[in-house]
Amino acid sequence: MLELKDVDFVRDGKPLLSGVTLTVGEGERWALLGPNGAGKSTMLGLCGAVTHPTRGTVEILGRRLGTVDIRTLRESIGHVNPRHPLRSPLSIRDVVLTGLTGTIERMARWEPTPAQSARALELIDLLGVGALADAPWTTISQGERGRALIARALISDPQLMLLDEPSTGLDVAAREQLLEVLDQIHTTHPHLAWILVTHHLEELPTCTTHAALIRDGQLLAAGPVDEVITTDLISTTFAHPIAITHHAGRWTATTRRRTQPN
Ligand SMILES: Nc1ncnc2c1ncn2[C@@H]1O[C@H](COP(=O)(O)OP(=O)(O)OP(=O)(O)O)[C@@H](O)[C@H]1O
Repeated sequence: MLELKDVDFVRDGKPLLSGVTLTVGEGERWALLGPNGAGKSTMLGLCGAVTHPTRGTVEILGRRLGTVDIRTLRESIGHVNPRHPLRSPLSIRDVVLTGLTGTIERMARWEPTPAQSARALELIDLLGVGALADAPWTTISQGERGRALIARALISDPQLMLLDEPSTGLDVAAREQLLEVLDQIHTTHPHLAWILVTHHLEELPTCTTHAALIRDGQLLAAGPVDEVITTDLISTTFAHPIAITHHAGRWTATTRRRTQPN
């Protein structure tokens, strides 16, 4: 699905990513974790064919960045950005359909086929916002928007989905509903691979299979989730003594208290 090899990314003379190597296989659901400014969004930009590496190679769905039309490539990638820059009162149904045109607004003179309209409604239902299909974007809640954006990403049947902090601004119930939806998508779309960026371990769905830890533009660890989300590796990544617990498929992080000397 995705292969980054020895990737460096430099902006304004500043190395934002250094020597990043990562392979994401079909159906793998990755978490990308790291502190503020570590380079997570920069990495997602490369994975989504939004930017090009300064050095190294990025292959997305078997096609190498720099040698293919990136617009075509982007059509196979579902990008979920909770800061979706839509300002007009499009209905949820229309927002989902913009996933087919890769635009923020409805494209002038573009009409969905009956099958595309039906698929949009199916996905809106799957995401649990069926009752709001005709509600305007400007009045729906942050949680409802998040679910609409996942439906928007799924409508083009992507092989790869990128979720940039999808729980941002959600209350605990909305977050839990979103995580349930992601677990459900894992069963309805078993071949779909994704990378979910978050700062918070509590925001990882139980179906997460792999994790990558990034700090100062370098990957500190990447692999099966149980080998990577550990007390030691997470503490090193966030430069803080953190204890990890894993219960009923979910992770929590708390400060590890040092034992007091006698
Ligand atoms: N165009 C740019 N030019 C120079 N520096 C940049 C540019 N874009 C981002 N940066 C810097 O690159 C570093 C990584 O940014 P990035 O947004 O990828 O981090 P992040 O891990 O997503 O952070 P956060 O968790 O705070 O969202 C930051 O120090 C940021 O200030």
